[in-house]
Amino acid sequence: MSLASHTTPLLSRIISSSVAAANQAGIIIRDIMKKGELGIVQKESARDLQTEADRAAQRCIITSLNKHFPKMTIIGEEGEVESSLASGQVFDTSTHTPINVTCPPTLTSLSEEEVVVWVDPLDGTAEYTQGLLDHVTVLIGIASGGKAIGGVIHQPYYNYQNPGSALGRTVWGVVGGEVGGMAMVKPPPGKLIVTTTRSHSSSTVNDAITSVSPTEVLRVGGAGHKVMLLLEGRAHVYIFASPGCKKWDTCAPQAILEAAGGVLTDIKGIPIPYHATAPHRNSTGVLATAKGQDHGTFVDKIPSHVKDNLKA
Ligand SMILES: Nc1ncnc2c1ncn2[C@@H]1O[C@H](COP(=O)(O)O)[C@@H](O)[C@H]1OP(=O)(O)O
Ligand SMILES: [Mg+2]
Ligand SMILES: [Mg+2]
Ligand SMILES: [Mg+2]
Repeated sequence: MSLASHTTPLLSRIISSSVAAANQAGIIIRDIMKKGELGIVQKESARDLQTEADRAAQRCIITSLNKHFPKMTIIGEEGEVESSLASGQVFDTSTHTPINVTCPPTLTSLSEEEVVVWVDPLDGTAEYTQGLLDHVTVLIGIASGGKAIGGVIHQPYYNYQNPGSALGRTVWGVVGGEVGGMAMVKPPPGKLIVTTTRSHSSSTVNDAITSVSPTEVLRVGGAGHKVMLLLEGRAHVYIFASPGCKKWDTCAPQAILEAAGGVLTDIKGIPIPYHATAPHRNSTGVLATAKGQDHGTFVDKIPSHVKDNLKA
């Protein structure tokens, strides 16, 4: 079925277009790194940076999705200014081979007006500027009725340390449907591997981790990257008991993780809302578990002082 065909459900067409746009954003991210002119500016704090790659990738994704789906609400991390192009050059996703995305029956009658898209053009900016390139992802999360329903995670540097292998990969998923672009693996039994932040740590972040008695802790960058570790079976649980993550960090990873049988909530086990007027900040943290883990058990183990410290 062609992407242009309007007999293809809207959600399937949005995912297919988002895969193409995320791949193009990945090319932009790699090109800017190759040229070495990162154009770093500080946002809210010294740990909150933006580069030319964040800005250019956002312009590519948002102008492109806007052209194809003009009635959707699209919210990007880098704000309104980076959502429009002066040059008039818009990336046309319909020139790319569409991917076939099966849409569950409950989501086939969505209209564009009901869809909210959360775009993180470059997740793991701190790590990108430090050369930890495999921590970087491009995240496009699709929400409706306040819930994450679909997502795309692109890893522009997947395989970059394996010369000769194809560089980059894109994973997508639909809640209640399927995951495409990777083979999922269950994390190893008899261990408890926790993944968490490497660049935004704090005493409450560490208290939360200690409370679940991990056998190993992987401190890596990016929300997208950490959820990929859950999908790849390299970690059992992702714990971030801090308010720094935003809706564009969690929407796409949550949708893909849930499509794969996992769970992502705030640190108290409460669902994260994704409607257009939801606050951008996930002020009550993030807790995500791979398929087969008991999410509630982890929620129960997080100490009350950590939960009380994170106010909505
Ligand atoms: N304090 C913070 N300020 C800004 N962004 C944050 C903060 N904490 C987390 N984030 C965002 O959440 C992602 C995951 O966090 P961490 O790597 O610390 O676990 C970061 O890569 C960053 O996204 P981004 O790189 O897109 O700005
Ligand atoms: Mg950022
Ligand atoms: Mg991010
Ligand atoms: Mg970002």
